[in-house]
Amino acid sequence: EIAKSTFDPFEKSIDEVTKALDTKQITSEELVKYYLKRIEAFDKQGPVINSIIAVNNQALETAKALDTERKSKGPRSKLHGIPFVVKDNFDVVGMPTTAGAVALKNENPTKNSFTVQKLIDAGAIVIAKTNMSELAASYGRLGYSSMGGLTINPYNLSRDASGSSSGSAAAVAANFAVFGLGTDTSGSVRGPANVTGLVGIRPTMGLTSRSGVVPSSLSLDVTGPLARSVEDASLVLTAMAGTDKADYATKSANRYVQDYAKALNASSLKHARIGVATDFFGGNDEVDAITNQAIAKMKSMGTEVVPVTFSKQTKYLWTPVLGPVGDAEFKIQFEKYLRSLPAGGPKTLQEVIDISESPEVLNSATPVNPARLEGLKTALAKADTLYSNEYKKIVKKEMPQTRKEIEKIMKKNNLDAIVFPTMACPASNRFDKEDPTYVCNAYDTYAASYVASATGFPEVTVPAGMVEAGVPVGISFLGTAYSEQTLLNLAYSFEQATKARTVPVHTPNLRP
Ligand SMILES: NC(=O)CC[C@H](N)C(=O)O
Repeated sequence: EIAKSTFDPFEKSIDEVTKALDTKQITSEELVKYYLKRIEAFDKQGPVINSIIAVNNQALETAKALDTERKSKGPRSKLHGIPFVVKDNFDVVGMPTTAGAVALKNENPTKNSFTVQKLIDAGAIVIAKTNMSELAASYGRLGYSSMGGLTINPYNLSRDASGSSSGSAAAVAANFAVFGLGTDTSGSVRGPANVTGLVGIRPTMGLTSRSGVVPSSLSLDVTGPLARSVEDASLVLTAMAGTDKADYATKSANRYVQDYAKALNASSLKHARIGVATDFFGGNDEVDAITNQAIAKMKSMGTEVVPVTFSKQTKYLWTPVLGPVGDAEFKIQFEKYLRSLPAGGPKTLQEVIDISESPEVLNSATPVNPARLEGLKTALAKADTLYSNEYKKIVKKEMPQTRKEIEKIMKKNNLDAIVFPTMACPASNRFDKEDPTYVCNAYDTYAASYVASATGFPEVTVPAGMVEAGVPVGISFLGTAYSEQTLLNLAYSFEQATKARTVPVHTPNLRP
């Protein structure tokens, strides 16, 4: 009664895979084997995408059990038996949570992170944990960690997969799994999705839990999905969102979460009003052209488009808001997380720094990025600023003020969303390579991402086109709190009209 596996999972959606499972064209066991084979062929060999830190050696057993359960009781949900990858800063029982840091390689959680548990309860299978910028901050080496080395962009091996959810993005783009989980503090889901032809969601702060995830800065951190389509990303968001007693921010989540995939409407651009954030253009001619083309497409579909501009502070939120908040919060929140884990690994930031600076790590093939190490020292030195008036002013006055500014612009112009290039420039050169074809005139290619981070508002990125270097470029839809459904509808409408995603050339279908 073994399935004949006439079904080819390459580039298939969750809905298509689920239907194939339901009609016995494939089993979950075969699906897991399929993805393991692709990981084997492309991740540490061939193009060496290097997106995976660890494969889950329980995945096959889990798949078999889920196949049996499907037969006897039917599927738990649309995610039953669907393999996914998890950024290595989410706790998954049976695998260490390294967050890319060699210093954390002995951290063995005894409880799954809330969002991973929700997906497991829905029947999804963790197939692997993915590489990331060390401790979720890139410091000039996007997608590099002492634990996993550098993740490469499957579209162009001279380019990076951005950061910090680089591994989840590259892995989903390369069809190493059906979908992936990432975290986003200041662009870490959106940037990697943008450069790997994926849909990435930064949900509203409070819609998805952060408990059981290595924190970077809890005023800014969220968890979110990466997928090859808006529909898949919507399905995953629905499954992972919800109130978690262990994350105070999510206390209202259950009131807001809905079946995002079910409500998707491909004609939503027909009657939409969109603001275009002109402040975030000008980094790269090709990116601007693709974004302008996308806007022209929306207009041709019936969307009304108005230009909008932001205050100077909102254009450059890193220095006044994101930087100081991150430095103030990291140490205390990170150490609280470390203490939640059983004995075995370091429990303080100082210990993590000491291990990172040990001769053993320094002389290894993948030493900690020196700038990342400096960042950890800065956070250690600035931990006291958490109690400063400056910090309080940012969190209590300036962040809400930014929120009001966006709400006001949206209300005044009667907007459904604000659109801009997700990143001002395309995927950058990998840090260890020169590529003269890469042009970026932006003050900060990630500047637009900081708006959602500082406001806690949601943003959805969706593929829009390709630049000459062969890497994808996406556009973003930003809205006010809990407007996920509106943003996903607009992104879906755009995606269905353009189908801009292409398959990465370096990780092709292995089947004839
Ligand atoms: N964790 C984050 O959101 C950081 C994003 C930033 N682009 C980085 O990679 O450093």
